[in-house]
Amino acid sequence: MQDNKNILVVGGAGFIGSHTTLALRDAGYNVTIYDNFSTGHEDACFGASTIRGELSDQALLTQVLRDQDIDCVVHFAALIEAGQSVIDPYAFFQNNVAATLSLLKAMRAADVSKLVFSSTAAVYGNQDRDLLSEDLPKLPVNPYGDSKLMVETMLKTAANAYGLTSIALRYFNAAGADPEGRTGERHDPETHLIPLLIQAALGQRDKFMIFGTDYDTPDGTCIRDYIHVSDLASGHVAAVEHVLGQTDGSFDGINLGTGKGHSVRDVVDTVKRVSGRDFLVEECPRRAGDPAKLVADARRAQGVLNWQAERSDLETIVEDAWRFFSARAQLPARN
Ligand SMILES: NC(=O)c1ccc[n+]([C@@H]2O[C@H](COP(=O)([O-])OP(=O)(O)OC[C@H]3O[C@@H](n4cnc5c(N)ncnc54)[C@H](O)[C@@H]3O)[C@@H](O)[C@H]2O)c1
Ligand SMILES: O=c1ccn([C@@H]2O[C@H](COP(=O)(O)OP(=O)(O)O[C@H]3O[C@H](CO)[C@@H](O)[C@H](O)[C@H]3O)[C@@H](O)[C@H]2O)c(=O)[nH]1
Repeated sequence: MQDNKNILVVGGAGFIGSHTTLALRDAGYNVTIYDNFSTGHEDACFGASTIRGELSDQALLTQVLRDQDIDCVVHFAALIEAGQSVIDPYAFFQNNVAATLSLLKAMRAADVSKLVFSSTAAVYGNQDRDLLSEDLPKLPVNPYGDSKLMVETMLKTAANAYGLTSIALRYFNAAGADPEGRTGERHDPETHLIPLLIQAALGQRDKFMIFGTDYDTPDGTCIRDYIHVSDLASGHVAAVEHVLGQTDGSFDGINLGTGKGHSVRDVVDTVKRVSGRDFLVEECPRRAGDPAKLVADARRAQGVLNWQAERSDLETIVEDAWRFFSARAQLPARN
C-alpha cells in the first residue's frame, strides 16, 4: 500500500482516467483529478477531490501541484481521435502538445519530477513486421500520433535538462469497461469500434460501417490489439510505482498491449455473438489516417513494470462493454 503519496490525475474524468483513478485509490494513493470536462464526466470522479481547469493553465496547475503536495502526475488529457486529427491537426497540436508544455513547466515550477504520460501505438505507424517493439523507428501516419511523439521528445529532453523522470505508456486500443460496472466508455460523439458495434446491437444505430476492406491483411480489414481498460489501469499503477522508485531523471516508452491482433471483421463477429443480436454491416472506403495493423510486442512491460494483461481476451472485453452499455440503455434519457 502507498500511503501518503499524492497523485494528480490530469484528464481523470475520462474513459481511461476514471478506471485508473479507481485502481490508484484501491492501491492506497490519494488522488486529485484535474480536468476541464470537455469529454470527461463529473459522475466518473467517484468522490475524488476534483479541480476544474485547463491543461494550458500553467498558473493554476502550479498552484494545485503545490497545494496538494503532489508526488507524481498521471497525464491523460488529450484529443484522442486519429481520424479527426487528419481533419483538424492544429487542434491536436494545441491541446496535446502546447498545453502539455504548460503542464511540464508547472511541474518544474512546483518541483514535481515524476510523470506517467498517455502515449499511443499510433506513434509506430505502418511497419513491416508482426509485433511492434518499443525500439522501432517512430513513423506516425496521422497528426494525433505526431502530437504524442512530440510530447515523448519533450519528456526525453526534460530528463537530461531538468531531471524529469517519466514513462510514456504506449497503449494499443483501449476497450471494455469496469467489471463491476462502475464506469465505462462514454465518448460523445462515439467514434470507437467496439462501442459503435454495441450501439448497433442495441438498436441505437441503424447500421455499422467497416472503414476499408482492401488492406493488406488476411480479411482485408484493419487489425488492432484491443486492451481491457482495467488492464490499462493496473499498468498505470505499476508505472506510478516505478517512477516513484527512480531517483535520477530518465525517460522510458513502454507498450501496453496483449500481443494479439483482431481484425475489424473479428470484432464484428464477437459483438454479434456476445450480444446475441444481428445488425446491418456496410463495407465503406478507408478512413484517412488508419494504419493497417497495430499489434504490441508486450514483453517490455512485463520486464520493467512486472505487468501483463489479465482481462484482455476479446470475448471478455466485449462482454464487459456489453454489460455496461446494456445497463445504461435501461436508464432514463439524460441531457
Ligand atoms: N482510448 C484509446 O483507445 C486510447 C489509446 C491510446 C492512447 N490513448 C490516450 O489515452 C488518454 C485518455 O484517453 P481516453 O480514451 O480516456 O479519452 P477521454 O476523452 O475519455 O479522456 C480525456 C480526458 O481529458 C480531459 N481533457 C481533454 N483535454 C483537456 C484539457 N485541455 N484540459 C483539461 N482536461 C482535458 C477530458 O475532459 C477527459 O476527461 C489520451 O491521452 C489518449 O490519447 C487512448
Ligand atoms: O465505425 C467504425 C469505427 C472504426 N472502424 C475501424 O476500427 C479500427 C479501430 O478504430 P478506432 O476504434 O476508432 O480506434 P483507432 O483509430 O485504432 O484509435 C484508437 O487506438 C489508438 C491506439 O491504437 C489510440 O491512440 C487512439 O486514441 C484510439 O482512438 C480501425 O481500423 C477503424 O478504421 C470501423 O471500421 N468503423
